[in-house]
Amino acid sequence: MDLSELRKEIDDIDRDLVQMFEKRMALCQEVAEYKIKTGMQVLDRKREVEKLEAIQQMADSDFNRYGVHELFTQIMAISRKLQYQLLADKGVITGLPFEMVPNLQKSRANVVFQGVEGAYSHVAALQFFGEKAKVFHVKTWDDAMKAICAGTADFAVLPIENSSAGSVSDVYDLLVKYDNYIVGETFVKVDHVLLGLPEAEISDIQTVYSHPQGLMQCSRFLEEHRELTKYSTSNTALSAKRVQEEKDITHAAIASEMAGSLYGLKVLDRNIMNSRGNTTRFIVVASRKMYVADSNKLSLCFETNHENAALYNMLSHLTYNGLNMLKLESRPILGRPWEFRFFVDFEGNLGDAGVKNALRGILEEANYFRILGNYYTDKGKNIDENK
Ligand SMILES: O=C(O)C(=O)C[C@]1(C(=O)O)C=C[C@@H](O)C=C1
Repeated sequence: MDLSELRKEIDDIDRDLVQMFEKRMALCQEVAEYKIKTGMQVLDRKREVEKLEAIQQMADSDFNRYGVHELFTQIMAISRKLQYQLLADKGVITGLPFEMVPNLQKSRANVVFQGVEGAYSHVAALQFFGEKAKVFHVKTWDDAMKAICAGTADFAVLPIENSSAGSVSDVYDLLVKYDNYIVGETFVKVDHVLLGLPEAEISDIQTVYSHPQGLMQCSRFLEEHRELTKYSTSNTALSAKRVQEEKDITHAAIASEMAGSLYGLKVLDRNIMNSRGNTTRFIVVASRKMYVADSNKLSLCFETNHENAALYNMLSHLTYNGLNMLKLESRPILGRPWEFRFFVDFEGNLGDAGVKNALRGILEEANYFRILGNYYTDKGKNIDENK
């Protein structure tokens, strides 16, 4: 037999396979209609396990047993996706009661941030809500979350990610702890300087205060000045305040120039950061499940079984619906060592058909699932990376 004859036979088989696949999908569609009527779940793990075992029995070698297992795992996953599409089309999308609002009431908003005046969170709050916004500060990120739960603030502005130091893991955990939602985001350029008392010179400095992220973002500078003792504080601006209060010429802070001028400090050194385009992404959080009409980014959180391909299967709902994933983060689950909760950001709006399909699938197949928010992002277009 020559190659073209072999290929012709393969083509014939593939045609049959496609026809059989379409027949199978048509039956799955009927199954979906039955499930919608009876309120049954799409995913039936027991049926899938039994099917895979039965299919494997039919194959005649280990290689083919493995192959058909893979093939039918995918076929059933596609079948489930078709069924979720039907469910979403029929409006059977429970658990997603997000209210669409024309815009956020920014001008009358009461906004909370963590730290003290001059903190980057303060800058972020003014940038998002405008210079005239009513802002106040609390001691911890947890306090900021509590303030919106209690209604003393309408919005909280919290850092979630820095372009060089990475995710702010505590804030991810707080998004799970509290029933609050992301309604916006804003990017702030981080420009740390070394600040000391007006009479201090850089040669006087022995101790440097900053937030752990500030110390990390200036790690190369600190490595070159190993004689300096580093102390972590809960906020960069707080470290500037501390230098002002302690009145010790040997103390310095790594913070913004704005914090320096607020607390009467002198800039002892600039360009101390590892990377010039250092940016922090801040999220705006509210207690209401709402999203603005032009939202283009979603954040989810889910837990899966701790088993082979579990994460791959969850993410396949995004791929299959053509949704562009922007970020994947994981955090340990307390009490279950080495198991993780996943956080996913992707492009889309809750009104999009593809988003509804993907959410329906993840909602059914994850052990725990929450939409953390649907909001508008300009992807940090205001930031000039070269400055
Ligand atoms: O039998 C069902 O309940 C179906 O929905 C069909 C099917 C399949 O494709 O075989 C799909 C999803 C279920 O998890 C189990 C099986």
